[in-house]
Amino acid sequence: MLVVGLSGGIAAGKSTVTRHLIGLGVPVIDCDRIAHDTACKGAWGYRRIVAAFGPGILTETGDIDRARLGQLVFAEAAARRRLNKATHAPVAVELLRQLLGHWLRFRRLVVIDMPLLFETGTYKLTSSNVVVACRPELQLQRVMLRDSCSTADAKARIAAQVPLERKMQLADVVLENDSSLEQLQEQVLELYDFTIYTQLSKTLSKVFFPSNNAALQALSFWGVFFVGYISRPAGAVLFSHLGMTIFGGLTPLAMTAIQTGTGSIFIGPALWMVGMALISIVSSLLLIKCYPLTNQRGSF
Ligand SMILES: CC(C)(COP(=O)(O)OP(=O)(O)OC[C@H]1O[C@@H](n2cnc3c(N)ncnc32)[C@H](O)[C@@H]1O)[C@@H](O)C(=O)NCCC(=O)NCCS
Ligand SMILES: Nc1ncnc2c1ncn2[C@@H]1O[C@H](COP(=O)(O)OP(=O)(O)OP(=O)(O)O)[C@@H](O)[C@H]1O
Repeated sequence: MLVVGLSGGIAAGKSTVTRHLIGLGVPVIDCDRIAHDTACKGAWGYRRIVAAFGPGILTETGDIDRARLGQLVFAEAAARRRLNKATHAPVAVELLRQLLGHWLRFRRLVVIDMPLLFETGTYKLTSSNVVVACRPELQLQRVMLRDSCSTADAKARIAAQVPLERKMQLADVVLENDSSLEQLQEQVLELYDFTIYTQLSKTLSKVFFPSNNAALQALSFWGVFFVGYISRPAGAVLFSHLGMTIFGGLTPLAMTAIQTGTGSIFIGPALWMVGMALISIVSSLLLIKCYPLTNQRGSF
């Protein structure tokens, strides 16, 4: 099972990425949710937090006063360490329980959305790690807006975690969330495509390129991927030029539909009819199919 850690700076956009992943059908374990659930009245985490901070941390109804606890722990490192000591074990146990559940259901891919992925060292245990990042001034703005807090409070919240720059250095993939929500979604989709393709590479290369020569098989498989990959930026250059200058928006859209449709229709029969020559045919068809796509999706 591929276990991918997802983290980033506070309010950089992890939950937004998580929503896109769930939309794609990817199982995601949400550690913020686990932290909240394990701190519900009577739960193990709740008892540990009350033992660490005393009954003064409770509301009139006996629940943990999260706003107050947040103020305490984001203002003072010692209080934060006390909270971490109280919460990390219950969060870790529930995380492991959920991971086991996915493993028993034969999941191939699970994402762990974990704000403290790097602080807790969990990133060393995952298969790979993705960090969602944005410019510092944007991050500050997003924290203030979302948590309705002052600049000083927002800065304290940001400073409570490993610096975003360091997280980016430790990550295998960085999703830049400096622009629109659509562009973030676009990056998530590409990463998902890439992950699925690489995960299935062994199976797909055997099915589509049967050969006794493993090197040739791998080369064919990645060659096709490469063609699909480079055709997008190439198509973006040509089609955005055509869209903005010669034809206007609609004609390139029609050309895109015709080209991608033609590519898709002929890939199927080509796979059945031709032997190893198939590689060049599939590559050419992919080129035709993907070439105009980026322009319409506005990426890369
Ligand atoms: C500090 C608490 C009370 C603040 O609650 P609040 O509802 O205001 O915020 P919320 O839980 O939605 O967290 C918002 C963000 O704060 C950051 N954050 C939370 N806890 C911590 C922490 N101990 N250290 C640094 N950053 C933290 C994360 O980026 C998180 O996504 C709460 O986050 C909490 O109980 N934290 C401890 C549990 C924990 O470690 N959570 C992270 C799961 S890995
Ligand atoms: N590209 C974007 N454009 C505009 N707003 C955005 C963008 N990405 C995220 N946001 C907003 O920024 C806020 C923080 O995003 P999100 O909740 O996804 O961050 P997070 O990393 O999960 O935060 P935390 O770890 O603190 O819970 C949200 O209000 C979200 O709607």
